[in-house]
Amino acid sequence: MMMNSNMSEIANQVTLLEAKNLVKHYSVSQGLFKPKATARALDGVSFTLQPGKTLAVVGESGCGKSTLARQITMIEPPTGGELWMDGANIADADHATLKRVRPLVQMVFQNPYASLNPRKKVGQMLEEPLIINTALNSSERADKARAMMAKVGLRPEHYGRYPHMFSGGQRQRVAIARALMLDPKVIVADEPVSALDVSIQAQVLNLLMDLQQASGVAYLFISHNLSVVEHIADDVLVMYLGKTVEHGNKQQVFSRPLHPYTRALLASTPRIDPAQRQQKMMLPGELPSPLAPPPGCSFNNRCPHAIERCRQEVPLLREFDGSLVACHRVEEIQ
Ligand SMILES: Nc1ncnc2c1ncn2[C@@H]1O[C@H](COP(=O)(O)OP(=O)(O)OP(=O)(O)O)[C@@H](O)[C@H]1O
Repeated sequence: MMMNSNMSEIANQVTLLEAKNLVKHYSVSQGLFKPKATARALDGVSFTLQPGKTLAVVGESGCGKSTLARQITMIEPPTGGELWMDGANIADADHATLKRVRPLVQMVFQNPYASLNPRKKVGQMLEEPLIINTALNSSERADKARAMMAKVGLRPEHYGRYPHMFSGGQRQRVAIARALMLDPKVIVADEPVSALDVSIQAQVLNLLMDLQQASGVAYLFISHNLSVVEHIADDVLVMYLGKTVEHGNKQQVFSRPLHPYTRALLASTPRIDPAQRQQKMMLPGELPSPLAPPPGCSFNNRCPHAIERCRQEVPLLREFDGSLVACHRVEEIQ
């Protein structure tokens, strides 16, 4: 069947970015006379990002969220797997391809106090990506920077101000504006509101959602805060020790979490809606080291449902009830 150009454009847009079995291992020194160990920071993670959608990645500190962000933003190359964007596998791309694809993925960091250069005026910071990546002249760049300030709710006449003259929420707006200057297709937002006052968090989240609606940008939204994720996500990927343990749409994951780890995470998060509150179940123990993950299911030493099989056999990620879940006992524990 022939597709008209509009249809083929839509078909091409369905997936912006695809991670296939992405792996990042680090070689870690254990001392002078000991062999190096391997930290499996990211151990075979797969997902797709669609235009105008938000995939939230959640999990405890140390589960590999920032490592994943560094692969997606092409800050460092993965050890294995594929990362497809704009027709190229950027996990295995040459310099010219990386140069072309890198501007399509931008990042917003957690701390707007640390991520903005205190010696640069806001306008200057916003113009910087345009100098490197476009042929615009200085007055065109300044116009674009001022227009972007207005878009993110900052006053364009504050173009010449320094970061310290803005509040925390305004600084994060500057960081978001800078990330948007090159019209990226994907923004990786690593805990973008967790350094802000609670009263400001909702404003910045709503701004991100409005900008997404207007531009169709996709977000990979990294957070340990499930209330924030519930507000902004379309899909949720739960990570444990570098692996995906559950991946599904937000409604499903929040209303009927399948994996014991997802349940424990949700139960230890304060929920606003009393109907959604579950019996408090704190996560026992600590996340094991990625240098020595437990055999079998890596959650087995903290799981209330673990049996011998869980201590021996690694559970595969498989479809169950519309989500993907990696648990041997998922059928029995519902
Ligand atoms: N460059 C590195 N060398 C060795 N190990 C690393 C390196 N970067 C990360 N790791 C290890 O990989 C694991 C995952 O780290 P990562 O920072 O991705 O987790 P995280 O979920 O983002 O945690 P946080 O929320 O605290 O940033 C950790 O055990 C960490 O010590």
